[in-house]
Amino acid sequence: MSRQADRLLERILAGSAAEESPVTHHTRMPARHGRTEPWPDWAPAEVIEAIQRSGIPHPWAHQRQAADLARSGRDVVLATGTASGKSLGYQLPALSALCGDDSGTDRAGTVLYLAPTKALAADQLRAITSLGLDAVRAATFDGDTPRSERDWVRAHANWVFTNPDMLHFGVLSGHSRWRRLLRGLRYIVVDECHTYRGVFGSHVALLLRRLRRVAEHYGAAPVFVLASATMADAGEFATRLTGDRCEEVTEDASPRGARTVVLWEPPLQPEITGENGAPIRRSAGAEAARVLTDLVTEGARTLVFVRSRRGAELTALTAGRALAEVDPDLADQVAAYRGGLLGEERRDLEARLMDGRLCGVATTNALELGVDISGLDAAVLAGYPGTLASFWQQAGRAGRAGAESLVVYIARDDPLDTYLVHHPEALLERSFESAVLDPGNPHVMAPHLVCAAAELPLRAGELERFGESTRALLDDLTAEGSLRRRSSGWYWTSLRHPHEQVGIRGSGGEQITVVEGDTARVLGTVDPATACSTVHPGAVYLHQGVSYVVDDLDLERCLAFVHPEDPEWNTSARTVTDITVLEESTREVAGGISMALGRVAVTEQVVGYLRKLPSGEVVDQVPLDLPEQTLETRAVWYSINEDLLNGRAPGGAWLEPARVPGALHAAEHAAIGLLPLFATCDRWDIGGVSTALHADTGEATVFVHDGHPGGAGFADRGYATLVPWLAATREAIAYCECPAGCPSCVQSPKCGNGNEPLDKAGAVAVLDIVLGAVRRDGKARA
Ligand SMILES: Nc1ncnc2c1ncn2[C@@H]1O[C@H](COP(=O)(O)OP(=O)(O)OP(=O)(O)O)[C@@H](O)[C@H]1O
Repeated sequence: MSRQADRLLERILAGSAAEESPVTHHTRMPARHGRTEPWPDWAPAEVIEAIQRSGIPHPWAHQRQAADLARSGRDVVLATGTASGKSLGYQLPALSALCGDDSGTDRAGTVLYLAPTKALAADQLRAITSLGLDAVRAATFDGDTPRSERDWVRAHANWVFTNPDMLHFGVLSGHSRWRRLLRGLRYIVVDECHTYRGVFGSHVALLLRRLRRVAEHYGAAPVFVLASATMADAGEFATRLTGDRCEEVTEDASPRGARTVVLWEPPLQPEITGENGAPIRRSAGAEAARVLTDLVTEGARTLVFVRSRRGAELTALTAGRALAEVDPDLADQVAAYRGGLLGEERRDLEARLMDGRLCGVATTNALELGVDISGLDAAVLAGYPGTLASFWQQAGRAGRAGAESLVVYIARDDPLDTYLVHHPEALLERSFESAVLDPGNPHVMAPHLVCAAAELPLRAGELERFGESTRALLDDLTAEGSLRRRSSGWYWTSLRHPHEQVGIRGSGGEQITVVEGDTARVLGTVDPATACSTVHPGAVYLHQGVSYVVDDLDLERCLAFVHPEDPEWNTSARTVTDITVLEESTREVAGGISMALGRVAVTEQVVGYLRKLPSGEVVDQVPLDLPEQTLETRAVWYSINEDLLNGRAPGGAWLEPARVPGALHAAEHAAIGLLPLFATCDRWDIGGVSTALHADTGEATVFVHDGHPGGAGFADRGYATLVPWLAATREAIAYCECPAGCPSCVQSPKCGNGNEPLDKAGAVAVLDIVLGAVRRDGKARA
């Protein structure tokens, strides 16, 4: 074993007996050579020289292709791997526009850059400023920009770096003050656009339509240049996001070193039991700290991704302590890197890791964007980050051209992680999931139409831009008095801007504001739909990785009061849930199974909460008295004919009636855990209900619904991929070695019912009959 990755792997496995090896799979991905192109003729010499001085001798082929498309006036998305130089794809045309490329327009060109985080926008600004081009007057415009600077930015900047929130609140709401920037707009850069998915993505999609509309009003015809982590159907996604056809560039021509990828399942801990006596695995964080210790001892520069800031700190601390026992000097070689660090601290940490003064860094998943770190020896992922795009974004931090690197993915105790470490093909060979968003959701669209009308009266001829249901929504908004209809269009009638009332990160309805009681500092907002289960009194609330405990939830005033506290437990709400079918949009029947998609009303009441230690051990259950909440959303469901369930029909499950509720409940939990494999959602974005006899279907039914009013496209995606989704669900349950259900298969951390009843074997039987019937009789599906 001569390769570095093999040596590192040998080291991290040294502590485990061969028959107990946590490694479920390992594979080597070969190196790739880079492909360059000459600089384009249209780019001014000073731009090329400045970029060359920054250390880029030639563009990679994909950078040139994206830049050419943008320069020719076509909207384009560049979706290539981590550190593949996506920035140059938009920098080249944008800088050229600012430095007077011969584009035929007489206006002074301007550029607007949008990033999902302030930190990323600041990093990009720094990169542009460091090129030292005189014609470029770049500035950030975000919540931190002092009032005194804002006027300068509006009056002089020709490249503005901002974020969707600021675009909504600070630019579009008073666009006439931005006239100069808007009328010159040549390019709108949407960086890390794969993060705009789900409800937030739908908001951003509508925001971009509003931006294009206002820019056109001032006579500009901006070109959109989007950068994305690798994803399926990037062009289609970008088209949905921007509302206009986008070309895609997806072939990555940057060089890459070889990588060994290892899938790792932590062992069960015989001495600890969790909810209902279930076995529990060693936590992914503890395992990651151990792996980090070994890798640092070997001198391998390593980045560890964990779930929370507390987790990052704990991992660094645990590894630091273990290293101190080996060699006191090594203890200082590890650190935690987390959100909330000042820009300078972050850059210092990045620099120390890159030049080897630091050897190991533990970071939160949230920081994967805009981290200027690549070419490390190893990346350790404690838990699946939710999407393949994020997985490779994180894994891609390891690997220098010409060197071997190691990626270790450690499964958390959860069905999706369990499935993935036992089905390497789903991780390593599957094409990327397409990002889901639904700008047509009326709950999301209505407030944007109001804002759009306030920005400029809406004309009948331009409604198509916003989508099919625009006209009907405008009629509703007019009827309720939000807008006024005149012959020339729809008007906002108040003198005040509606923008402040519209949150672009929530799912409609007034957000619950989370306030630190002692200081009155606002920490963040929570969706009203989920407030009772996330910020009920006694709940542990994490904000940017810092822990708070909720003192009071005032639903009338939409406020939750918290104080900083880091108890040793976390909390999960107990709920009673009911679901009603409001409208069935599609239905298919196959051999005793009905599969449907439609609108539902989910009524939920939080009746208490459970306090649990990080090991999974339950401390106690506390009762609560909170009102019922109803959520109108979309759901996918399947129902099973009674004869098929109890075995009378051929291919039946032979389930005794007493086992049916537990079997359906277990199948529902695992299905929720696995949907994120097919739709870019988190298991917290969706919910489920199962019942042995549902009043609307008249049969045993399992529902999986979106967690946001009106839906975000996840249930629709579940319906479209029902067979592979349920097949993966079945596999995740069947592969888990526990005897009767555990967090790795059918237990859910957010079960409102205390994970009871659950029947693991029954769930496999239910899924077998569903899949069997659909494969036999559902020709279109099988
Ligand atoms: N053509 C090139 N030749 C050599 N180095 C390059 C080239 N293009 C970009 N780089 C370097 O590659 C690194 C990564 O570039 P960049 O940050 O633009 O990548 P990215 O794809 O945006 O990364 P991320 O995946 O983090 O979003 C930078 O240090 C940059 O200077």
